[in-house]
Amino acid sequence: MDRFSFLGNPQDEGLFDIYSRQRVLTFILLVTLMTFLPLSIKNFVIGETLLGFCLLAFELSLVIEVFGILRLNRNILGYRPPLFLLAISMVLSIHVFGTLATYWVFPVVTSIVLLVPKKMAMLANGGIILTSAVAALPHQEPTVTLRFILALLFCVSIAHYVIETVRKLQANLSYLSTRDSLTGALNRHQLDVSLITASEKAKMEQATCIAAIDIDYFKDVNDVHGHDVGDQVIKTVVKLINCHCRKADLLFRLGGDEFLLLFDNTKAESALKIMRTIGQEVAKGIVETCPEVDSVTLSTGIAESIVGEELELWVKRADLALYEAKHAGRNQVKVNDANHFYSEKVVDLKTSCH
Ligand SMILES: Nc1nc2c(ncn2[C@@H]2O[C@H](COP(=O)(O)OP(=O)(O)OP(=O)(O)O)[C@@H](O)[C@H]2O)c(=O)[nH]1
Repeated sequence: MDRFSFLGNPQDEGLFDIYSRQRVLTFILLVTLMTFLPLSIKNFVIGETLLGFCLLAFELSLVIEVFGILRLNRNILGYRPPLFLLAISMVLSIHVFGTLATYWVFPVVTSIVLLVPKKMAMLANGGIILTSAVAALPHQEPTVTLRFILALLFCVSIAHYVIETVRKLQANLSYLSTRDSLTGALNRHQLDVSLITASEKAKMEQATCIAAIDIDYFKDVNDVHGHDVGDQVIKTVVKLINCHCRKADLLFRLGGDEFLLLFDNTKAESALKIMRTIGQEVAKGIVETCPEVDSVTLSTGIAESIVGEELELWVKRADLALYEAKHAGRNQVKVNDANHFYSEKVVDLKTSCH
């Protein structure tokens, strides 16, 4: 089960990031305990044992779930058991206390919209509204129940609309803050976190590669054909790199005509083949998108991770391999393996392209 499902998934519909999620969960837990614990004790005291028990079970399930997320980094029960127990408690409470207890339904349905994934929130709220109305019917005029339902529907619709708008806004902001505006590649700020994750994986002997990529003589493209054509070349290069990578491979634009491709679980030999193909495709692809440009080639330096190696050194090895590729005449891919600091694995793309 997804550990973030309680407060939405940060990848798609999350309303809270990993840091605020912790605070929000703790806050929810405290408020719930402060509100429902006295209520459940009161119900035991006045003899409403079943209601007291349901409320207590709800609180307990919430404590277990929040503890699992915050301390153990995983779901123990999931959000469904607390949600179910809360819904049962609401309906039971209306059944016992009548109209007075219906006031609780408003904050509960609103909180559900905020905290639970969209589809589940709609389903749960639909069920709560319907069963609460049925439970309230014997205690009040049917017209009052109708007003109760309408007010709840109004409340839930507004909450859903606002949350959806905030989610979309948040997704846009998150995209803008992580991506390069020209190409859509990840920006430099995202690199550190991704490299640390890759380096952690490398420690577990899941070797992977990084490729430092640079467009050859890009300044000349700008000088001869203008900045707009230069932009078009950069966009085409990114598009072609993305076309030949898997979803899990991450492409970063470090600035200007420099890129870093972080492969997922890929050995140097495979990375070399992929980069060679990309080099060939770029040479062909640019002719189609920017016919005025004679030719565009890439120089690439690849370094495979080594268990125990410092992150900085890994990146530096890729940079050095790129430097070597440039100095060996550009339009080629160099692999830097640790045994031979400057590998001889050079593929000259000039011969394969023409
Ligand atoms: N069109 C365009 N040009 C850019 C952008 N960012 C940086 N540049 C230009 O990219 C060029 C990079 O040139 P250099 O770093 O000298 O590299 P180069 O000409 O490719 O030379 P080598 O890498 O040695 O082959 C500079 O002229 C920058 O002005 C951009 O977003 N769009």
